Amino acid sequence: MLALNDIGKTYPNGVQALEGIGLRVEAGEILAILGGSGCGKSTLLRLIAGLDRPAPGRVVLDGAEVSGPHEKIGVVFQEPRLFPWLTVAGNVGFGLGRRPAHERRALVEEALRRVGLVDKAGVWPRELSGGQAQRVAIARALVTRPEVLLLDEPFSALDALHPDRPSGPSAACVGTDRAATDADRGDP
Ligand SMILES: Nc1ncnc2c1ncn2[C@@H]1O[C@H](COP(=O)(O)OP(=O)(O)OP(=O)(O)O)[C@@H](O)[C@H]1O
Repeated sequence: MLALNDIGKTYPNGVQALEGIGLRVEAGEILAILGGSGCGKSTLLRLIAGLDRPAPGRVVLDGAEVSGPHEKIGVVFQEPRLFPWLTVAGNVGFGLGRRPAHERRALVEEALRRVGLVDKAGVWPRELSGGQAQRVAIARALVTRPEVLLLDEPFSALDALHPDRPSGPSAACVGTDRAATDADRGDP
């Protein structure tokens, strides 16, 4: 479903963030990418999301090259990055494109219900807590019912289930509903 072939990325300042990365993710698969700070996890997710272009290499989704932001790909970053000039509902509905108003409203409400924030639809991002803002960002990524969901440590602003959990390498995930294989767990 998703394929990366010999991906590389060198930033204009000369930092080579990625070299020779290849991976395949099948429908229903979850892939977790682990690695130390600065090893290139966020860079890789930005390339998969079409927010930046690899060189060399290609990101291919369902047989077509990803060359820009894509409705089939939802992304949640470490920071919520909400648009301050749009309400919560406006932020969640931003990526829905040209759809009838009633359809937009229903999709936005469903996405907000999934993150428990239907009652915040009309408020501004500045009125939200950090965790609420991050849940809005998650709703925004889910609202288009993407085929690929990219999560760049998006739960760091939410309450930890285990506050005494030891800190480990940071993680990023791709996919939908199946456990990663051992081969998927190597550092990028
Ligand atoms: N816009 C940029 N311009 C130049 N260099 C960058 C840019 N973004 C990232 N880098 C560099 O690319 C490398 C990979 O960064 P990246 O953010 O992908 O790492 P990461 O694995 O996500 O790190 P962390 O776990 O700390 O978030 C780092 O050396 C970083 O300094």
